[in-house]
Amino acid sequence: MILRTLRLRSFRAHDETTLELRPKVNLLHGANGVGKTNVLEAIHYVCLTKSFAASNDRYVVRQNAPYLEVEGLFEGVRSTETRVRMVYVPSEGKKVFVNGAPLDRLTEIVGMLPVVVFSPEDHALTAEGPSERRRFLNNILSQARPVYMDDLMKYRRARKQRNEVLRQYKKRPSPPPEPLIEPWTEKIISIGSRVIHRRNAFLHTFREYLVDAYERIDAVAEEPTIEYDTIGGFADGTELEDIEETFRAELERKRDHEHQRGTTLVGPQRDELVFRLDDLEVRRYGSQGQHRTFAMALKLAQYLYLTDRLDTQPILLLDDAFGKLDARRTDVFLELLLSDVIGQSLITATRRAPFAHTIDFSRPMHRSMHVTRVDGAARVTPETHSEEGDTVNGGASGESDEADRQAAQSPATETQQT
Ligand SMILES: Nc1ncnc2c1ncn2[C@@H]1O[C@H](COP(=O)(O)OP(=O)(O)OP(=O)(O)O)[C@@H](O)[C@H]1O
Repeated sequence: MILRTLRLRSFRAHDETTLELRPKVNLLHGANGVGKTNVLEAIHYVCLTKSFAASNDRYVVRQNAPYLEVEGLFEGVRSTETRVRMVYVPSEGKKVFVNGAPLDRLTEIVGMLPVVVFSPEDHALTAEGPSERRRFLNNILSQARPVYMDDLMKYRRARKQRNEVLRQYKKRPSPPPEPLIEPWTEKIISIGSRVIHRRNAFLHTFREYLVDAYERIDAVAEEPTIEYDTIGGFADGTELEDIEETFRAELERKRDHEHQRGTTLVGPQRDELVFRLDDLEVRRYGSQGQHRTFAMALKLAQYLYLTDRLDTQPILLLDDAFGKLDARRTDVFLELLLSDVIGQSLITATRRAPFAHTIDFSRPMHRSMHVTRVDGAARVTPETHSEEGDTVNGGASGESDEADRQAAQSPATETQQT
């Protein structure tokens, strides 16, 4: 799948920006805070209806603007070109239009335009709490199987209702009466078990993708594994009925505890993924390098998995992803971007130079763009090239060289961005 054109209106630092993209590597370079990441965020919005950075959509609307709009023209989604437009008005919410027709439910778009993000926040995947890992799991599974996302949302609603009942009885001497809690208990058992069943089956397949991805990044690789820590610790291939039975038994066992705490204590909301390299648990014992390689391998495995599952290559968004990589991993990654393994990618970076050594931006499949600020708004200028591959277009090339020169002189620039 290829994103041909992207248009942003009142999106963060962007007033009105249109980008023509190329099928392979698209580089957005410029100084800190000019609005490079905003472009990747906008692509994430149009593909998955939400940001990968902001938790509240209101902050994404350009200051003092009444609404935001992002439009993408995609090739290779269906047989013809697909135009997807997303509009967000703070007082009215979001609307998505596919080729002019509004979608009844926003989530219908998820999985149609697959996207994978690499960003400095990826270190949280291996280093921080379990919610980061569940989010990762949910992101892949939601893109791969729409029914999973439906179940996840139904489960959240049912658990919320059940928690409300438990909360009302928290201070009372006896737990909630059966007729009040039972319907919600049955709902969370049936839907929650389906979520666990899918996660279990997915991880069984995904482990192979992880091994493959890890080997591609690190030739001296230890063997990466993922252990699924859920209620009952199910073996691969566990039947749905067995999961339901364990779920019910655990809820029974925790009945008094749930009454005391006034909340649901059993279910996929407490799942954890344990990452290991051979027998070493990465979160507790991994070196900085191992954390980095593992997080990269997870994202690459996500990319490879979605490619196979959806039969199309996702768009790869690399937000400042090269800032902390050593030279060897940078080379490995750039080679991957140029290979058939990866389709279209968008990279943000403060400097163009490190990429220009490897990527020939004079070729029609790649594009280099310089991002600056003009009158307080972000401006994206595509760079054209001479036969020899030098940038030749007016102000942009001069500014770009200047940015490279400044960044090279100031070691702080490199460290600040990460
Ligand atoms: N709602 C908004 N309205 C206007 N400007 C905004 C809004 N939200 C963020 N910005 C501006 O967008 C800029 C950040 O853009 P972005 O994160 O894309 O930077 P960047 O070019 O990726 O920088 P870096 O290299 O530091 O990561 C900031 O200058 C910020 O003030």
